[in-house]
Amino acid sequence: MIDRNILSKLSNKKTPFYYYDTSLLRRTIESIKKESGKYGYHVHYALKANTHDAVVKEMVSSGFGADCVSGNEVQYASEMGIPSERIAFAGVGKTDEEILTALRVGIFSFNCESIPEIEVINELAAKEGVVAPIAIRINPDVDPKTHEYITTGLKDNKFGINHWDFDVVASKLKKLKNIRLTGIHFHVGSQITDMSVFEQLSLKINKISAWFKDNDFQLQHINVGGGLGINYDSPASEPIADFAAYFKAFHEYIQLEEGQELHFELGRSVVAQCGHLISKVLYVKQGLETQFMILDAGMTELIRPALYGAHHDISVLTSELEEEKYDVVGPVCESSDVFAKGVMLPKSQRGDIIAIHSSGAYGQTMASSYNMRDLVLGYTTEEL
Ligand SMILES: Cc1ncc(COP(=O)(O)O)c(C=O)c1O
Ligand SMILES: N[C@@H](CCCC[NH3+])C(=O)O
Repeated sequence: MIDRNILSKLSNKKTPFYYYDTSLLRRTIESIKKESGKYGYHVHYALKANTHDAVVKEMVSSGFGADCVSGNEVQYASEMGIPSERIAFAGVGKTDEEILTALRVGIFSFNCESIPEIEVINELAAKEGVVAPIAIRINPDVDPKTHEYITTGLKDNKFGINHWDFDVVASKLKKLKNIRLTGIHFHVGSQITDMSVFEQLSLKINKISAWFKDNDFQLQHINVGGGLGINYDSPASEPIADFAAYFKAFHEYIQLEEGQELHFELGRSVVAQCGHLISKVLYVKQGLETQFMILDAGMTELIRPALYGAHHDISVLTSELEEEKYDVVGPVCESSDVFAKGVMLPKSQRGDIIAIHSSGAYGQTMASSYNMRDLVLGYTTEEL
């Protein structure tokens, strides 16, 4: 999974850090372009997954748009060279300042999540003397069959506007002069591996877009969000997600009007597998029933195991000794600062180098400096 030829380069860097395999990232992007291109679909990269500059530059040169969730992400996408007509801005709590940033950048779509938000965007757009293009983010009540914490499209989730508010939204849209409805937006959750979820979503979307048509709204685009999952259990056997099956699921079930565009916002499936958190063993300590492998990386660098109980494969890059059982833990003063419990790994000692795989998405971007730890850095293959 990690090319052993770069081991000496990895060993020379101060740990912990993220390593991004540029070759895998490029092959993943090529697969997305090829499979989405078959149907003329538009892909936006969800910046929240990874904003390492060199990674984002790959997205820029691939021609992807950007899905943003803060004013800073909108500003960053624009500064990195993503054309404003390919920048979308979602989020349930957009501040006035963030809305103004996006209005001034001139983004392609505010994905609006509530009626009061639509009113505020209209008001601020009027002050700026512009008309803001908006899409309504709709909560379709589709179960993504994923972790409860990353489920976003069920009727009691905070995201999106529910169908019982459609009539109110429609009458507002017809009255407010400084917004223009251009599309509808969905995002039902993340790490979705069951393709039938996308089929169900498509069927719901067909009903919802028919409602908009019946109410005299012409939708230029439908945005189905992101959510495609990756193989955390066996990353080596499936380094690139099945984009062919993913785009085909939508192509088979979604009905588009003549000239209507279908947009996607992929995050995890683009960057997760190319990223590895590289760490060193600080100490091996005998516990009551197991031995602890104490790393210099912890939940401050990769919070997913502590937050969701997420599994990430772990390799020892510098030992091929017989395997022993370990609890792999970080140095942070929290009992949940555990990467894995009871895993079999080659016998290791202080100084051995460890890779925590599939961590290119929601790894570095969710890092913190809790305990006054240094904020973790990242390097692509070329930057090592
Ligand atoms: C609105 C929106 N779009 C896109 C994404 C990207 O999702 P994923 O990384 O699962 O592809 C997210 C995050 O879940 C999101 O909230
Ligand atoms: N941060 C989450 C996904 C949330 C995606 C953003 N809506 C994860 O690591 O899996």
